[in-house]
Amino acid sequence: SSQCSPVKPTTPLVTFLDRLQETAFKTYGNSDFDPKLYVDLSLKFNLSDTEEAFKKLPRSENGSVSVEILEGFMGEYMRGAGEDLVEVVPEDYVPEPTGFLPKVESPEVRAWALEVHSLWKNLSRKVSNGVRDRPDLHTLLPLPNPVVIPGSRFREVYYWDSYWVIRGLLASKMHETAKAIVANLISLIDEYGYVLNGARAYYSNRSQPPLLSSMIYEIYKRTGDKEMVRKSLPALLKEHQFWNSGKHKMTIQDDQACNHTLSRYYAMWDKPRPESSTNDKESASKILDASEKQQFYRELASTAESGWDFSTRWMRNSSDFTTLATTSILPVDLNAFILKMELDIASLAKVIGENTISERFVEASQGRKKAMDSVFWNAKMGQWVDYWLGDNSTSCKEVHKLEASNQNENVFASNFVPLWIELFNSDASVVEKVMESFQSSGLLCSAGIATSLTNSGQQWDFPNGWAPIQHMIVEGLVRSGLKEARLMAEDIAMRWIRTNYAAYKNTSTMLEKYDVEECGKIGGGGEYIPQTGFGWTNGVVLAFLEEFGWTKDQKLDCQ
Ligand SMILES: OC[C@H]1O[C@H](O[C@H]2O[C@H](CO)[C@@H](O)[C@H](O)[C@H]2O)[C@H](O)[C@@H](O)[C@@H]1O
Repeated sequence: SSQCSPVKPTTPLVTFLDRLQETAFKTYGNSDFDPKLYVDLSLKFNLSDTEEAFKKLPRSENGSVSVEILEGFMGEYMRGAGEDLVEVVPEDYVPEPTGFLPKVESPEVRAWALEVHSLWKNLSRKVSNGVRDRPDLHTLLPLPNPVVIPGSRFREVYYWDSYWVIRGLLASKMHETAKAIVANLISLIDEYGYVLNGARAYYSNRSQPPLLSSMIYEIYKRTGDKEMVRKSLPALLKEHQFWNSGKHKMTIQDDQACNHTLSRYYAMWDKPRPESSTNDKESASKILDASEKQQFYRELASTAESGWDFSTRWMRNSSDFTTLATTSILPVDLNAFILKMELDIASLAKVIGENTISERFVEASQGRKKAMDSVFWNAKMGQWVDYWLGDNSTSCKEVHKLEASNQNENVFASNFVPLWIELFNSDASVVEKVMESFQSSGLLCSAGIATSLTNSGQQWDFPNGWAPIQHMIVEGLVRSGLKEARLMAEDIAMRWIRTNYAAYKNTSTMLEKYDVEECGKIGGGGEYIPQTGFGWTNGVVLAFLEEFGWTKDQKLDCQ
């Protein structure tokens, strides 16, 4: 039933741009083709007039049109991707903020950090008036405040990226820009009931790792802004409900008949992702059964909701992409994020005197902590691991029996994400055990933490390292307060900073991901070429330098 497998309808504009994308793919062919470009275009005229003209284009048998005719059509009817955003300099940006990175003593590192800081200017935009006047002509959503984008092909705001963007903005003392990002995300909750994957109409069928409460918590810590907390609380409650209801919610019953409520990723979509439609159709081409194909499309979109798109982490068979089964997995990091959301709501509600809400969320966090201990903790490995629901997880079955053998014992960086959460990092014996496990896991490489141990060619696998992963593990270690944990954290942060710096010196850019096998090497794999900019990478470098500083005689070059 539709209740069992919800689908959120898309807009007529997205459907049209999807068709344009397909025609362009047939016209230009595979090499250098980025499908996202076409769903980011906007219209110059009404959709019906544009569609009419598009239908009349002379086509060959396979549906392609000549390059000349397609380009003529695009020039006449379409505006370029990114033209609906206007570059702005954030009002709170200054070239050298007072009190910027006080622990950085090295002039070389300070100069580089200021260059990274200045990149906020390159990544700042506001939605053009055209989008507000005629939203029907744009897939870009009319967010009320200025935005900070990740960069390159990612021309719009992304949900979980924004957390690390904000961490960097806070190091850059740009508190107002950070608050504006939060207000934008809250406006999405007001409109849709959840924060979208990104601020585009085609992202409205899913969310992304839920870190809004973490953003608000960090901003509150620095600014003490209770008004912001007061305005945010209703949205946070709504978001908590989104992740704990419908298909996102799962119940696991343990041996003592105790029910544990946990969450999973589950997109409201069962067709190709519009931004990657041509790729998804190609990946699904070998699946002949219509309902299996539909399920595969849902798995693709649900994996995009996880932020880890794509990885062997979500595949039943690591060499067969069509075995993607994200909706059959209870992900350890998602539940760590929701546990953090519960802890954050409890403390933010208390700040503004909402004591009943606060107590309710303390209780919710205790329940989830217990669930995480029962379902995810693997004492033998000293890691928290994903839990697979078994083959019948796509049915509407409400309660699943806990089976220890359903834990996925493969090593992923996500197995260490719970360390980021206070209820875990405050337990010294757990931290010591997890540190030992991490040290021998094979994930820690010369230039940072790898995403997994499997080199599959997917971007969320070995040898790629991603800024958010480095940051959560490092910060978790620091927050434990243990001396050896801090030393380990500092060592990881230094490896990461050095590789970011070396790549910056070579390419003059900050990158979306790096290859952790070699200092200065950029990452690769996946469905698009490596992107530069780059919001969360810049944020993590600034946050690391804020935490650890850099002495005058510490070397910055690759060691
Ligand atoms: O276009 C393909 C996919 O791109 C996005 O995912 C990647 O970039 C995001 C922005 O930096 C990041 O949040 C995500 O973790 C990356 O894997 C997008 O989020 C996907 O939905 C999209 O299909």
